[in-house]
Amino acid sequence: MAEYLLEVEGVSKTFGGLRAVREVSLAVPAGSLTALIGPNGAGKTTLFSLMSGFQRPDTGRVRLGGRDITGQAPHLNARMGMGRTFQIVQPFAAQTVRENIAVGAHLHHANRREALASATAVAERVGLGPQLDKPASDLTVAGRKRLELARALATRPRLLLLDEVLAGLNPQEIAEMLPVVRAIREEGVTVLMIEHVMQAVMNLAEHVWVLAQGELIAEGPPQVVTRDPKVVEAYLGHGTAARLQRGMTAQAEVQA
Ligand SMILES: Nc1ncnc2c1ncn2[C@@H]1O[C@H](COP(=O)(O)OP(=O)(O)OP(=O)(O)O)[C@@H](O)[C@H]1O
Repeated sequence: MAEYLLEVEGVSKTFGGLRAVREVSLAVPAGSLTALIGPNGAGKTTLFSLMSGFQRPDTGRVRLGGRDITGQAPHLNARMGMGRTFQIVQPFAAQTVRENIAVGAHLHHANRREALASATAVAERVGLGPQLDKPASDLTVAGRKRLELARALATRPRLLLLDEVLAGLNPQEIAEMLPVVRAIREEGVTVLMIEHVMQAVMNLAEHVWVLAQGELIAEGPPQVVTRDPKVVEAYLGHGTAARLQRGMTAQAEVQA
């Protein structure tokens, strides 16, 4: 297996006059749980779209498992093992949770019964077991986020791109979601997450890339990156940075 599951090299995207992503290069190690952070409009979701084939980069290359997939259609990337969730969750509201998840499972199961059985197993992994027969429209925001995760997991990804799966959740729901994300990685799926909930990033990610105005301005372990003056200036602000550092210290003391 390639040391890096996903490699992005000098990727750029311009919309009209706006340079949304500028010459970004990054490499995601196989088996890792990493994060992409940065202010609103920094280009994070656009970068996900360039990685997953929803948009084609103007320049640069994207490789998955060493193979060039630049501009390759999303369904082909899904077949090669790339799963993605979306910031705005749009389930098939009238269908049940099981049927919604089965849509993803159909990638590997032509047979409907098998797809539904596989959906049941995936639902258990994300804690949606008790909701399987409910219409998706009955789910809370937290339930919909889990459903979005399950639909992507059902495609059996090697690489999972998570776009703000914690957005809109309350602190307790976030705390309940962290072990779900951690378990996905422990099952061998490489996870790259876009996330604004910094406490979760500090908790989960082993490596972080920071985008601002389309450019990569820093990368490294979260406790290092959140001290970086460029990151504090462009994204965190001094108050949040200080709180995060205090949080890390408290956590280190608990673990010691
Ligand atoms: N299809 C598009 N056409 C024109 N402009 C776009 C398009 N997609 C994104 N943009 C612009 O590109 C910039 C980057 O947007 P993007 O959604 O990638 O940022 P982001 O970092 O994901 O932000 P957020 O954290 O708010 O989701 C923004 O200025 C956005 O308005």
